[in-house]
Amino acid sequence: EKKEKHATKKLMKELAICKTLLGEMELHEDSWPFLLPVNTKQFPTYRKIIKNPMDLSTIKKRVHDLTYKSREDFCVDVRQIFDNCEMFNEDDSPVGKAGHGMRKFFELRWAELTDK
Ligand SMILES: Cc1ncccc1N[C@@H](C)c1ccc2c(c1)OCCCO2
Repeated sequence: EKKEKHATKKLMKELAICKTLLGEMELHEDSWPFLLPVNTKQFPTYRKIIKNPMDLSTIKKRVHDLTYKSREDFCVDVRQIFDNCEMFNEDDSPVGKAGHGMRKFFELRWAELTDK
């Protein structure tokens, strides 16, 4: 049981990091394209091109539901948002630029929050 307690404590610390980062991303000025799932009526080709849609509200739900078993699982979903964005949007489009800006912000903060 002792090992289990350690794992749970470690996961709780990691989820706190995820919640902090999620909050910061939601407040970022470039987050607007990523707050909710892309609307398929607005973008009918989206689901054809993007196999794993992801957005910040979905990640928030997964953090809350304890779907993530490590901070790495969280990081995979965050990076999916930005990879999808690059796949679907031109780099110099407003959404493309927002995606690059958000990825930069995330990766810097992610590195800062990684215990040295
Ligand atoms: C991240 C992403 N990738 C591809 C397509 C859309 C999105 N995001 C959605 C939320 C969005 C972005 C820009 C939009 C938009 C909706 O409303 C229609 C009018 C034009 O402005």
